[in-house]
Amino acid sequence: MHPSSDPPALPTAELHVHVEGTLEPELALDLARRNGVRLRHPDLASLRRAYSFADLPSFLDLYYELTAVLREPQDFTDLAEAYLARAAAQAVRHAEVFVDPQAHTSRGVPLEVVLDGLAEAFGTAEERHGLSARVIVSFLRDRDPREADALVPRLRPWHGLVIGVGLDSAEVGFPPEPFARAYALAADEGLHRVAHAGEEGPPAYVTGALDALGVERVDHGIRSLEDPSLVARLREEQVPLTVCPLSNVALRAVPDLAVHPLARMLDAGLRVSVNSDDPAYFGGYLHDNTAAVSRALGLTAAQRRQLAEDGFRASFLPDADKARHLAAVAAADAG
Ligand code: HPA
Ligand SMILES: [Zn+2]
Repeated sequence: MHPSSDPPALPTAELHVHVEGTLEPELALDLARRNGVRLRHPDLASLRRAYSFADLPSFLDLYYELTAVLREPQDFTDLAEAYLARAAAQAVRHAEVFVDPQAHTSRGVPLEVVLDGLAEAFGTAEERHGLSARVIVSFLRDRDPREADALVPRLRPWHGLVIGVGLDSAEVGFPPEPFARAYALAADEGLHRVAHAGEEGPPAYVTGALDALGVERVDHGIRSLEDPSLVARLREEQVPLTVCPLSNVALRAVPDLAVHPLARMLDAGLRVSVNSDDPAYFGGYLHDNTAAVSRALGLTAAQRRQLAEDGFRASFLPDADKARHLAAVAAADAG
């Protein structure tokens, strides 16, 4: 898949991937057939033509439309299993995977179906794929924040699998502050907190996620660069940012990989990692992102190693596991 000049994949932690965004068109059509769901795009050729986006909302239209094929626990298991196999093949060794329960409960698929289905695949990922996998439940920011408040206590049976909460979906016009209560409830439950901010929305949404939601990581955060005082704060507090290069180009947040802000973020001393976001939609899994952005920006071997290391450091793994993974990065880098 890659030119032979591409550097080998270092072991990585994937901190920003949406399980629904790993739904490859072939699997979507298989599940549609299995579940008797009629799609607007009945065959692979016509479905593939729909994978062209003007912005985040136009992508989300297709992303939510295709969730209709996910109905039974086995569908979520198959989806997660396909992701684990692809991620493992790209040297992902730990994944903290977003799921959007409201995208399913709002169309009549119970929470149990979603989380039990994912648990089936993730529970044995380590043995079968050499990759640990946990879930971050994301609230949809374009829905009533009270739905998020109500969702938090319902996650209790899956604590252990579910390690945190996030915030995603259409960003512009949906600032983080109304979700302060849901995040406070999640903190009380011992859950980690992250949020998408500064993907299409302004730097103020990043500040809001830090101050009103108490997030430990920021997803995307690329527009932070527009506010020098925010950049200074992110550097001083070493707030991890999960950057998704192919996503940013596919959704036209960035015109071209050659001008992707990752290089400026590294130069500014920010703690960043590379991630795939919605790999089935944006043209690549984690190492595909790293290889493409490295080539486009001319990243050095030291920078690629730092990205891999900072991914593990920013993960919610216990310290002993982080140390084990960091040693594996060092060993792979040494060659
Ligand atoms: O890239 C994204 N941004 C916001 N919400 C999302 N939900 C799935 N992917 C995304
Ligand atoms: Zn995302």
